[in-house]
Formats: sequence, C-alpha cells, structure tokens
Amino acid sequence: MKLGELLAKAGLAGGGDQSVTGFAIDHRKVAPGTVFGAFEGASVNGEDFIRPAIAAGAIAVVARPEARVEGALHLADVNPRRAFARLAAGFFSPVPATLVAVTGTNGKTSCVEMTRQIWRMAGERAASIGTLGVTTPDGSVSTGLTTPDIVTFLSNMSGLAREGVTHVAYEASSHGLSQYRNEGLMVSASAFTNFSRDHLDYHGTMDAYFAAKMRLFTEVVAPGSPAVIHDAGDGSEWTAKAIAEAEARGLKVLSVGEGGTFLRLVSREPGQLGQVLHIEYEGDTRKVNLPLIGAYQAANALVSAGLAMATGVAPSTVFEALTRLQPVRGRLERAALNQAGAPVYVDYAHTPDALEAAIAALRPHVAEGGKLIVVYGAGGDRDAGKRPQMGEVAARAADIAIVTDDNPRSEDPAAIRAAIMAGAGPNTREVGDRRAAIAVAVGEAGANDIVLIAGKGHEQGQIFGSGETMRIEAFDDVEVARECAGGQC
Ligand SMILES: CC(=O)N[C@H]1[C@@H](OP(=O)(O)OP(=O)(O)OC[C@H]2O[C@@H](n3ccc(=O)[nH]c3=O)[C@H](O)[C@@H]2O)O[C@H](CO)[C@@H](O)[C@@H]1O[C@H](C)C(=O)N[C@@H](C)C(=O)N[C@H](CCC(=O)O)C(=O)O
Ligand SMILES: Nc1ncnc2c1ncn2[C@@H]1O[C@H](COP(=O)(O)OP(=O)(O)OP(=O)(O)O)[C@@H](O)[C@H]1O
Ligand SMILES: N[C@H](CCC[C@H](N)C(=O)O)C(=O)O
Ligand SMILES: [Mg+2]
Repeated sequence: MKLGELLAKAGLAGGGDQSVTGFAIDHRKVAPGTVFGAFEGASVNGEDFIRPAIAAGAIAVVARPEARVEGALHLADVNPRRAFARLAAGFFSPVPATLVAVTGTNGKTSCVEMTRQIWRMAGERAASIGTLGVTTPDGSVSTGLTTPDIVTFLSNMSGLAREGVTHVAYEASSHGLSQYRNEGLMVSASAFTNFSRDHLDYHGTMDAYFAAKMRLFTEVVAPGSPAVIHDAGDGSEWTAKAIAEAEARGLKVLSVGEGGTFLRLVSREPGQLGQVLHIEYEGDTRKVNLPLIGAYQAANALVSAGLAMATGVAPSTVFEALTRLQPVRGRLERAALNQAGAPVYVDYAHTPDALEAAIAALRPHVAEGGKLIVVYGAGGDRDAGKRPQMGEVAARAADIAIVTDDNPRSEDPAAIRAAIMAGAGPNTREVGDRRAAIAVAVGEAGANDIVLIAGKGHEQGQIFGSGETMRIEAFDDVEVARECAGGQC
C-alpha cells in the first residue's frame, strides 16, 4: 500500500508513493518500508530512537512537530499517538465488521468473555481481546497486556478478519485509552461497567482516571452508536457522569442493572451454584436462571446482554444464552473443597471495590455459623493508595483475613503488606509467602466455612523485580488451592 493512499485515508496531510510494508512503535521492530511511531513514554522518549529507526529502513516517522527527523518523511502531529493509530488502521484492514469495546474499573474481562459467549451461542464467529489474551473460536493466545499496543491490536484485528471472525469484544483499559492503543476502528457499541479507585499511580487523580476512560465515548466509538452503561441504582456520581458524557456525544445510552431502563434488574435470588434474575425488558419481566454466583457477575451478564442486543442479537436468543454462560477463568472460580468440605474459590479481585464485590458474592453461601476467610495482597509498582483501603474492606467484609504477596515487582513485599495492614483490623494477619498463606486458610477452614483467594485469578506466575532483574516464578492459585486441599501443601 502506498504511503500517500494511507495518509489520504486517515485524513492526514502529505503524499508519497513509497510502499509501506508495516508499522512499528519500537525501533527494534523496524524493517525496510516501515512507518515508525516515536512517542514520549512513561519510561523513555521514543524520539530518541528516530535515527536508529531510519537506519533500519523506516520511510516515515510519526512524531511531534518539534522532533528531529532526517532521512525520512516527518509526519508531524501534536498528538502523534492518535495520528499513528489512524494511519495504521488504514493499513491493517479489513477488520471484523462488529467491534465492541468495554471500559470500567472492574468487569471488563468478564464482559468481553460473556459477550463473546453470547455471540457464539447466537451462531456468530466471535472473539475477545483482553487480559485473558485473544480468544477465538479456535483457541486462546496471551498478549501480556489487557489492551495490547496499537500495532499488535490492529494486526490482531485484521488477522481475526482473515480467520473469518466477524464479531470482536475488546477491553479498553484506561492505560490503553490514554495511550491511544486501540483507535482508528469503527466501534459499533461500547460499555462502561463501573468506576472506583485504581491506577492512581499512573493517572494521579480520580478525575484524570475517569477522563481517560471517557475517551472511549467521546473519541473512540462511532458517532450515535449504542453505549451500554451499568447503573447499580445506588446514585453513583460516576455512573451519572458517564451517562452525561455519552449523551453529550450523541450516543444511544442503554442503561442496565437495578437502576437501568433498557434491562432493569428487578430482583436477584442467590442459589447454590447460580442465581435467579428477574429482568424487565420492554415492559415484560423475564426470569433467567444465571449459572453464575454473585451480584457482580449478574451485573456483568446484563452489560454483556446489552452489548449483544445492541449488536443485533435477538432478545430471546440473548435471554436463553444467559442461562448457558460458562464461568470466566479465575473469576469466582470454585477451585477445590478442603478435607472438611469447605469450598475454596479463586477470584481476580485486586481493587478495594472488587474485593468487596467478591466477598459479598460468597457471603450468602457461608453456612450458618461459618466463616469467610480471605487471602489477598496488592501488586507492587501499582497504585499504593489502594492498599490500606483493601485492608479495611477485607477486615470489615470477611471474618478472617490473611494478607500475603501478589506480584511484588520491584517493591519490598513486606512494605506492601505493611501498607495493607495499616488499614486492616484485628481479624487480619500477615503470611508473606503466598503458598503458606493459602495453606493456612485452607487448613483452618471448617465444614461451614468458605475460603476466597483473591488477586491473581487466572495468573500463572508471581512477579519479582523489574526490568533486567525481573523473574516470574510459576504460581497458579487454583493449582495451589487444590494441592493444599488435598493435604499436599
Ligand atoms: C505505563 C505503561 O502503560 N507503559 C506501557 C507503554 O509504555 P510507554 O508508551 O510509556 O513506553 P516507554 O517504555 O516509555 O517507551 C516509549 C516509546 O519508546 C519505544 N521504545 C522504547 C525502547 C526502545 O529501545 N525502543 C523504542 O522504540 C517504545 O516502544 C514506546 O513506544 O507502552 C508500552 C508498549 O506498548 C507497554 O509495554 C508499557 O506497558 C508496561 C510494560 C506496563 O506494565 N503496563 C501496564 C501498567 C498496563 O498497561 N496495564 C494496563 C492495565 C489494565 C487495567 O488494570 O485496567 C493494560 O492495558 O494492560
Ligand atoms: N461488575 C463488577 N463490579 C464489581 N466488581 C467486579 C465486577 N466485575 C468484576 N469484579 C471484580 O473484579 C475482578 C476482576 O474482574 P475482571 O477481570 O472482569 O475485571 P477487569 O476490569 O478486566 O480487570 P483488569 O483491569 O485487571 O483488566 C473480579 O474477579 C471481581 O472481583
Ligand atoms: N495480581 C495483579 C492484578 C493486576 C491487574 C492489572 N490489570 C494491573 O493493575 O496492572 C497485580 O496487582 O499484580
Ligand atoms: Mg481485564
């Protein structure tokens, strides 16, 4: 494809009849004919790699006007990440016709997974992209990030189209949105799950974090497209703001949940392995047996139902599909029963709000006189302010809490635990080694108790160190829970 054609497609100034062979944002991936995106990053400045990128064959460089580009076309833009995304989107085409994006603090992975499942049950060739990787009708591949970098994202999309995939649901993380990692495509519908504290190490303030998420509505999605917004009916100011932002852009707001008007959750009765939902849609109330526990999973199922309906799946097919949803890996996954018969659950809760939601999901399942025992930690090199809040939530909502390590990265694990303990109460103790902490909880749980191991969900390793010294030790909460339950810890 000629550079001039791509520029015209993206509505950018300039011409050129050189053939473009690919796109790269890392100079080490540049080959002859590549367009290089030079961005100022959180750890280094990509503009420092312009010369080596040109030496490796870059024919054009998308960079700020003040960057120095010699020996290749300088595609200058005050927002080079956005310009690069638009240009690259012209190259990586066609892409699947139906694309939906999900943002929110918690629930993105769950919603893209459930939306994919509903589409599949409706007979579509569907895929999802997010924390669990790229999941297609034929399998799953990990990408390492929730929202992959823009080149990986766009090339994945065109690869999926070549495989005949027509429907893709993807997670739009706040990091991804603020770095323009998923742009330039015609997004047919979007969703907002909820908003609470996380990632303030990166965004600084809750308002800046929220603004990053709102880019999905204000800049990424197609004008006039449907926006599914979860409304818990709790008067959340963030939900109201999200609705206002979507409406201001002219999106068609479809609110779902207890406070929803499109799909209203009238009631919810927890059962042994699932729950009965009464959902009002267009004036009729339908009873749905959802085979997943917890209010949070009901919320995510409703958002996913909204997205499926917004993209043309018949309502009756959607309601039927909800009764056949498969659990999402590492989200309230029932991993084992210990020798006394206590169930051990694994969940990916790694924010105060998620911890509260995961504990609340299990509370109705604790037998009379039983205790809920939670094992959890907080990641290193991530928002430190959430640590005491997690300590407070776990101490209040669970009966016994054990603070342990969860990806310390470059930080001192003892200091992370101390920060959590600062917010915790007398029912909380500290067992640094994660396997030992799980062994204590599983060993102590009696017949009426429930154990929740939170924070790592599907993760397969414990991350120590960073950069050159980073090492990942194999660790799977589900596997360790099973070993401990079998007395092999
Ligand atoms: C803070 C953050 O999000 N960093 C991500 C981001 O880095 P950045 O743009 O700031 O890049 P940088 O490393 O400073 O480098 C600047 C530029 O120079 C380029 N470069 C760099 C070195 C070199 O030798 N040559 C070169 O060309 C880089 O490719 C980059 O374009 O872009 C990089 C390339 O895409 C990512 O690998 C990197 O993810 C880091 C590893 C990371 O840990 N990210 C986490 C925090 C993250 O993004 N998490 C969200 C979380 C989700 C959630 O909880 O909701 C996610 O979406 O996964
Ligand atoms: N709708 C929800 N409301 C509150 N908590 C939720 C909700 N959905 C999920 N959670 C909690 O958040 C955890 C992570 O869920 P999920 O992986 O779906 O979220 P995510 O937004 O993709 O997270 P990440 O930002 O890490 O990618 C769950 O294990 C659960 O504890
Ligand atoms: N067990 C994890 C969860 C991380 C979730 C991720 N999305 C992030 O914050 O980067 C940790 O804190 O390391
Ligand atoms: Mg996710």
